[in-house]
Amino acid sequence: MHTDHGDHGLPAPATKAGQEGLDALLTHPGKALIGLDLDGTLAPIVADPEKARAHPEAVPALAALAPKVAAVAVITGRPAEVAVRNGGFADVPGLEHLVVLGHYGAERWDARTGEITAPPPHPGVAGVRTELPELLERLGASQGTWIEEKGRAVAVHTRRAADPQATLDQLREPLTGLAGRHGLIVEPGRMVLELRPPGMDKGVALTEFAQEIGAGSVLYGGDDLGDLPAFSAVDRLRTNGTPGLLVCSGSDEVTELRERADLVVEGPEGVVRLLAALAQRLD
Ligand SMILES: O=P(O)(O)OC[C@H]1O[C@H](O[C@H]2O[C@H](CO)[C@@H](O)[C@H](O)[C@H]2O)[C@H](O)[C@@H](O)[C@@H]1O
Repeated sequence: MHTDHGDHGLPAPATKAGQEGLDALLTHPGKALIGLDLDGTLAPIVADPEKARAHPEAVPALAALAPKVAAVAVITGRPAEVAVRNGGFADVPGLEHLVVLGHYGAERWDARTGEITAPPPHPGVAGVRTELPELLERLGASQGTWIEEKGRAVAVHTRRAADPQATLDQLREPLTGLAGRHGLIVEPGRMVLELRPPGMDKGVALTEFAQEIGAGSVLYGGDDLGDLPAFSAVDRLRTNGTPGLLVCSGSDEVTELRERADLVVEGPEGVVRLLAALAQRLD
């Protein structure tokens, strides 16, 4: 939905609600919460998740913006420790109060302490971990399909398969069955099906953190299906009187967020440009 650029390179939201969210952020930045996804939003998508890194301008833009707003939270499906490493978020001047909510909010890393808090692991993950390789073999999953070990979850990636989408579609139902037998859920994403514990999502994580800091406005940016609960959380906050701005980091792989966003920017490059423009505007 949109991309006209106003002053300070700030794109204009395409919706009234989004414009109200942006106005609230600019008028009272000290009450604004900035929530951002990592992979596909702050970090460009690459074939090997271990090699994913934040866009080179992401940390500088965040470090310029964070001291001017109430809080910045990175809300990601990654384990918090991995997100902090891949993002390069530790020990950055300006990011002393950054919070990373990993595993869709189940884990929390605070830059202030450098510590991670997390609930006990879900017992079902061990069973899934054991059965998964044999199941993939039995299903004849295409070459290039591989399992990412995430500690509190396991993810099956198909990006490196000859036909990533067809392979994903083939695996969806059997993996949902396997997850269900062990009390887990399947979290679909960009060429990935993650088998993870239920009970937490990015919407819950964003809402709880907004309440914790008493946010007066919320900007949330994401690119993937796992970000939809956070979009819904912003919608609910808006209904209850807290202005919000929904930003989609656009890609060809996911269309759902594009349709619901107030502002669509072109991938992580567009996201960091937006963050830098906000920081500059708040100078
Ligand atoms: O919530 P996010 O920060 O967006 O994390 C979601 C998943 O991100 C990673 O996978 C995605 O990025 C990879 C690296 O660019 C890419 O290869 C893969 O196709 C994407 O789905 C991560 O590996 C997953 O564990 C996260 O759940």
